[in-house]
Amino acid sequence: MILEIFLFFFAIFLVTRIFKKKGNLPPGPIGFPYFGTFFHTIQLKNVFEVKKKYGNIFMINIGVVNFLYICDFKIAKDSFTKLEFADRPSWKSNSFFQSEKREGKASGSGGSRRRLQKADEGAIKTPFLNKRCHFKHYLATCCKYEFKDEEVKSLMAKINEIQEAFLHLSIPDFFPVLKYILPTPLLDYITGASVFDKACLQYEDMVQPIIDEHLKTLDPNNPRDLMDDYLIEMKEKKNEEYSHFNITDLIRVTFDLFVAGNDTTSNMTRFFLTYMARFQEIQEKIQKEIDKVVPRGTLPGLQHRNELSYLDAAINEVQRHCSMISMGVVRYTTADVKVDDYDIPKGTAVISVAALSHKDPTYFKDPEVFDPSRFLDKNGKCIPTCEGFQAFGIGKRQCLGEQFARMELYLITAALLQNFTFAPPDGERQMSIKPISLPIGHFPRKGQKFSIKCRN
Ligand code: HEM
Repeated sequence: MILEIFLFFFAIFLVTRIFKKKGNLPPGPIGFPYFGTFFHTIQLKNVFEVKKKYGNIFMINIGVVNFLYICDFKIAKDSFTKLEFADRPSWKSNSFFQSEKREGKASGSGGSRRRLQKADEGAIKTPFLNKRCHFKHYLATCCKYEFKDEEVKSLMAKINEIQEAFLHLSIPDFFPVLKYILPTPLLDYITGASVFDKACLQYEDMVQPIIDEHLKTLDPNNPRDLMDDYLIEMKEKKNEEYSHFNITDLIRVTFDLFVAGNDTTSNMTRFFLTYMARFQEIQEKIQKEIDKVVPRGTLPGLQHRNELSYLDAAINEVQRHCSMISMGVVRYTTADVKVDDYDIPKGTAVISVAALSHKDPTYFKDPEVFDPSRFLDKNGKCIPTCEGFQAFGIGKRQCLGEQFARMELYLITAALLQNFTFAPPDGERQMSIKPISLPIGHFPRKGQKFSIKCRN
């Protein structure tokens, strides 16, 4: 009897869901009750299929969360430049990026974002750009470390531990019923929340002494790094009721810099080298450009950049072609909004599918062809961005480290190509540029081998 009652209500639920008038919501596939349409969108190739059926804007749900997918650059740009799209979801996986008074992932939209911007704009100078993660540590804390420094190694290991725990953390945000049917310790174990929380506390313990040291030696007239800059602002604003400057937030800003800025640049460098090994004639052209501009025995520097436009164009083209952050970083709507005449409710997770825009012939002629010259203007100068290009995101929450990342990529790749030539490993005729495709993005293949020849 109980089973029959359950089946009866379940049938009603199904029918109402299937025939429910959706108002003016975007179209989208009908999913399983409660579970939603997860499998339609977990892979980029599935998103492509759904787009073919429903068009450039469609909606799916995963558990209780609505996801809006935008597959056209112009629509995404129109939307993402509006304030209503400037939030990030407050899922568990984002919790370490957010302190109580901050608004969104990676950084809030207020003062701390402006301070980071200042750092990225070069207000903080450093002489050693060639060791990426160490540079970011320096940017944040002004400490100089040797490449194999144990403190840096353990800090990076902790960050990796936190990142690895991200994957399943948000399951209860999508399926909140699990919080009621499973005991908390079991749920925390399944989702990795206990490992995550512990690693976050350990990270805080590691950074706290560095902050204490900064507080002891702080000279408001002579800020040494981002941390000093932040502490000064925190002191200035301490009486403002709504100031979000506090030590917890500062710890999270340092975390932002490492997480958002470390793997991104290192993976992009690996992509770049893979493309060079595959497209050797393009590598040769870049090397010729470097040899013409940079005197022998000198490493390429920022003073040469204006003359190394083809290299900058090639970096852009690798970013476009590989679409590393293939589905962007999720935004969250802060109010009911319209997108292309559709009604989008407050609290919708929004994704702009960068990989589709990067291969859209409306914006890029012969999009499958790898051709750096599409980013050169008629005077041979690099065009940093164009319609359709969204490697660093769009609008209000566009990548805060973009200029910094571009500078890093330029300096690292210029130095490498000046001194080495990259080719497929011995015995392989052609380098594969096929990435590993995960729901969160494209990654260079693990353990990819190269043949590397030293240039005289
Ligand atoms: C090749 C390198 C990089 C790529 C492809 C990249 C890409 C992105 C993308 C797509 C976003 C989301 C933007 C949006 O929602 O519209 C983002 C956000 C962000 N990136 Fe990067 N990024 C890179 C390097 C860096 C570096 C080096 C830093 C810092 C030093 C950094 C800091 C950030 C921060 C703080 C955010 C969050 C901004 C916010 O939510 O307001 N990124 N990045």
